[in-house]
Amino acid sequence: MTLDAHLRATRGAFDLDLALTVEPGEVVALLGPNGAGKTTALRALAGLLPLTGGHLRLGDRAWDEPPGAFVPPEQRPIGVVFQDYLLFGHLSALDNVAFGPRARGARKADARATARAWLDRVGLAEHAGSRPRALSGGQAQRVALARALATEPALLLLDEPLAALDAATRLLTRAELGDHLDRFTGSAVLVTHDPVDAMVLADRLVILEHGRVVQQGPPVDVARHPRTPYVADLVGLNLYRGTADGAGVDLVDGGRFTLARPAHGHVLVTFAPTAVSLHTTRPAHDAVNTWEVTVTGVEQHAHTSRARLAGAPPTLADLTAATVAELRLRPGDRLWAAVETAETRAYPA
Ligand SMILES: Nc1ncnc2c1ncn2[C@@H]1O[C@H](COP(=O)(O)OP(=O)(O)OP(=O)(O)O)[C@@H](O)[C@H]1O
Repeated sequence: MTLDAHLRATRGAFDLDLALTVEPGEVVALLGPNGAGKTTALRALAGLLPLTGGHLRLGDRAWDEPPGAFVPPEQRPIGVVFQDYLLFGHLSALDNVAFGPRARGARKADARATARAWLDRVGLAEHAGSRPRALSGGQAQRVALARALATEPALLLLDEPLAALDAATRLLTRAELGDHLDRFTGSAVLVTHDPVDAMVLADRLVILEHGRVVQQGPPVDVARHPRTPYVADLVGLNLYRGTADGAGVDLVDGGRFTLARPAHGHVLVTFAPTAVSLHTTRPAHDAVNTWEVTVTGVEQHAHTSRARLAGAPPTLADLTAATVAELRLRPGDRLWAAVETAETRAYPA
């Protein structure tokens, strides 16, 4: 059954206006900066926040359609995995998972049999009797997932499901969650701040800013063609707006780039921070864009240093430790930035 929603809701001065369709078997990730409205959208889907307008339907059943239909949360076939799992501390893993089917009217023995099967599917059969505090973070996450799936929900809501895990556990748990989502035949909505979770787990990304969709599409498309500074930052690219006149583009932020392929009109231009090289004198090559920059900051990342550079345009450059040492990079240094034209990509704005 398809989830078909136009979520209009308000919380104080905030106003959400989100059109969202999720096909059966599809996983949609909702991404956005703090305060963009992701939690508000999840609450509206779950029925914890009634809509002020629009509609929310699953198949031909209206869940929320003001001023008419409203199906209360407990009557919606929904499974939820919260960031902190919200397992019942006084119940065993088995009874935590059995809780869902029980709450939906299953007989105790049947609910426990279902729960046992789900614990088995998430690889926790031998922990059925454990209380949540005896479980690791990754195990607790799997119990929470089993609990959400045990009711065979039509809609699965995942709210930052991996955020509480350390990096190593997160990698493994993400892969397992991906397998379960692949097999899940309902609609799934995942809220996350983590671009990797979204790219790996979702079929489609929906990016919210200020309660509105600013971009959506398959992860690969979004990663290649970001449309806002937030999305560019999320996928790790430099992004500029400008006006192209065939061979080149005049940038809104100042400066002009030569393009590898001709473009016309309002365009967005991207390149990766790794494509930027820094030089003490102006490099004199064809097919290279060069401009003067001032170093405003240098941050150490795992294997690279990221330099923030003011200029026309401002840019981010990822540099090796050798380059940073060679240039003795310090805030205030004036240098030349260079990017091969073949590394820049222009697409309609
Ligand atoms: N109970 C409330 N009363 C008034 N305003 C609220 C309430 N809860 C949230 N808001 C406002 O609604 C907006 C959206 O919040 P929401 O929690 O949906 O964003 P989010 O995208 O989930 O953010 P985060 O990534 O920080 O969790 C914010 O501007 C917030 O200040």
